[in-house]
Amino acid sequence: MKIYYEKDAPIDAIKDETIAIIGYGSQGHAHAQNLRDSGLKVIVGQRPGSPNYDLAVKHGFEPVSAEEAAKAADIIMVLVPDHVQASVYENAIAPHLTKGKMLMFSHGFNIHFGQIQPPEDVDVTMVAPKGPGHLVRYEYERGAGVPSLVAIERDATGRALSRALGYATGIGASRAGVIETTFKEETETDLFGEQCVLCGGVSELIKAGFETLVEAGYQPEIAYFECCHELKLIVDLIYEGGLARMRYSISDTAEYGDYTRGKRIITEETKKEMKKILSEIQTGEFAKEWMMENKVNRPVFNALRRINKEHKIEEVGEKLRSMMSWLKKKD
Ligand SMILES: NC(=O)C1=CN([C@@H]2O[C@H](COP(=O)(O)OP(=O)(O)OC[C@H]3O[C@@H](n4cnc5c(N)ncnc54)[C@H](OP(=O)(O)O)[C@@H]3O)[C@@H](O)[C@H]2O)C=CC1
Ligand SMILES: CC(=O)[C@](C)(O)C(=O)O
Repeated sequence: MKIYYEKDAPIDAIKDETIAIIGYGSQGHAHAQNLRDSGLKVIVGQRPGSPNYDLAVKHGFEPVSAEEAAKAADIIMVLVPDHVQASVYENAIAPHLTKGKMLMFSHGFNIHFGQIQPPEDVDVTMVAPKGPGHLVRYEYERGAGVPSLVAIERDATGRALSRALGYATGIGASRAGVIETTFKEETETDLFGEQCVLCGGVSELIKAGFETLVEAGYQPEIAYFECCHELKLIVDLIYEGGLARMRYSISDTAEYGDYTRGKRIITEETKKEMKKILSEIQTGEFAKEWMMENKVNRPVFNALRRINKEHKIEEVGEKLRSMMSWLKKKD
């Protein structure tokens, strides 16, 4: 495994290049500002009429259309949502993806599943922060960075890696470290992680714990504190020093319960289901389901988003959030 740091990733590799950030959202607003603060020339491609357009203007950019940005840039970073990248690419980027340019992504979905097929004479790379976009900006501003991944799908110029690493330094990622991977590995592991562990797995675990305590007659607020609020404190310990650090810091009582009851929650059945979900990712089944869901305007997504927003845990959490300012997300 190769990890690159700032010394391995000189920003000079792209100092004379113009970078188009297509989409000023969670990742886009961070990349654009960080790259500009790193002294690089940035053009924002953001459609008008949305809060993200207004935010880009507020941040001192003069947003243009995705097509204008792609035409003017040497490096084009695609930071619109995964399910619209193919249409934005075909309509606005492909016509201006001339020889020697570099097409970049922060998630490999559309390249890996063949939704976007760039010409042979351009570099195709990825710099994928392993964290939310707002953290990418926050960490950069405090002089740090979010650990990221770099992948080279196509090296048409012979400079793809140095260009991608220069970009990684531009967003602050190489301060923390950039691990080399492939589009396949990043795509499949990222989808697995967000479905089985980080988002999907954790959300269902939190809800199940909360519901169990509330249905047993305990106060919802106490259930929330135990199953959601305190999770951050435990994860912070794991982030600092792994499971060992967390287990060192918690009580022996908690540690004993961890070892003896945890495996009754995450059972062999759970792991069998994880393998099934991974298989659905690897075979493209999930990708097809997600792309089809968007083609019919997301009926399942919209219904589940609404059902989850109406879950009791959201009401309780909102009530408690006002008690703890530090829980507030960094805007
Ligand atoms: N969110 C994250 O933390 C992470 C995201 N990524 C990857 O980064 C990429 C961008 O994701 P993310 O930053 O979350 O995206 P967001 O949803 O936060 O932002 C998307 C941006 O694209 C614009 N947009 C949406 N639809 C269209 C369209 N049809 N045509 C033109 N512009 C459009 C939006 O503009 P408008 O305001 O007008 O809708 C918005 O500015 C994805 O590949 C994602 O997988 C990778 C790591 C982490
Ligand atoms: C933050 C991140 O990398 C995620 C959860 O995979 C995503 O938002 O795509």
